[in-house]
Amino acid sequence: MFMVDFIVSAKNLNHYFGKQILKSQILFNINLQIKHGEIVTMTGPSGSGKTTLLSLIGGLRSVQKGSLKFLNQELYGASNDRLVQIRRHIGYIFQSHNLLNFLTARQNVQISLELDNNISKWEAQKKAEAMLDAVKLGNRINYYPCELSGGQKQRVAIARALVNHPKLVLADEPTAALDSKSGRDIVNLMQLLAKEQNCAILMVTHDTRILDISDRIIHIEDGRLVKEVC
Ligand SMILES: Nc1ncnc2c1ncn2[C@@H]1O[C@H](COP(=O)(O)OP(=O)(O)OP(=O)(O)O)[C@@H](O)[C@H]1O
Repeated sequence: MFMVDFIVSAKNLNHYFGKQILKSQILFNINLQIKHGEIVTMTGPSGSGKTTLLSLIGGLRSVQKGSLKFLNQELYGASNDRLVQIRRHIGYIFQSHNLLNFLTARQNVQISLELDNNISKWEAQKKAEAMLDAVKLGNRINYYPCELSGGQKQRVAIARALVNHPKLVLADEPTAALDSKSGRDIVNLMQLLAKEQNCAILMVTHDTRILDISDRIIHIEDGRLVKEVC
C-alpha cells in the first residue's frame, strides 16, 4: 500500500513581505519535515518568522518560492479551493483562543464541524459534546466564553481544533495567556489527544517549561532554521 511518509515537507522555502524596494526576505531556505503523529516545537526570538512559517504550512498564505507539501500535495501554486480543502485537515490553536463570544462552548466547537456539509446538526452536536467531555468541560457545554476561565477557554479551542480529527494541529503560543499550572494542563491534554488520534502538532512557544512534551525541538533565527535541539 502507498504510504505518505511526511505530513509536512518543506524544501528551500523562502518568503518575502513588501514590494520592490520595500521587499524584505523573512524566511530563508527552510527545510523541514514532520512525520505523522510527531510533536514538534518551534522556538526562536520575536520577529524570527515563526508565525509566518506556521501560516504558510497552514495554507493561510500563498507559497511564494520553494516547495511546501502537505500530505504530498504541493501548496506552491495551489488554487484557493485546494487550500480550503487542505485547511480541513488542519486544526488551529492560537494564543488568544479566538472563540466567538456570542456562541456557547458547544456551539463554538460545533461550527467547525458544520463547515463539513456531510454531517447533520444532531451528529455535530453529539460530536462537539463528546469532544468537550474529552477536554473535561462536559459540565460547561452551555457556558459562554465570558463565563469560562482562560484555561477553560483554551480547552474549548483545543476541542474545536481536534473535533474534526485533523492530521496536523498548528498551535501558536497556546499557553501564552495562561498561568503555569493551566499551561501545563493544556499541553498535556494536547499531547494526549494528539497521540490518541495520531495527529502531528507543530507548536510555537517561548515557554521553556513545556518543551518536554516535544518529540523534537527546532529553532529559528532571522528566518533560518538554525539547529535541531533534539
Ligand atoms: N504582513 C506583514 N507585512 C510585513 N511584514 C510582516 C508581516 N507579518 C510579519 N512581518 C514581519 O516578518 C517578520 C517575522 O514575523 P513573524 O510574525 O513571523 O515573527 P515571529 O517569530 O512569529 O514573532 P513573535 O514571536 O514576536 O510572534 C517580522 O520582522 C515582522 O515584522
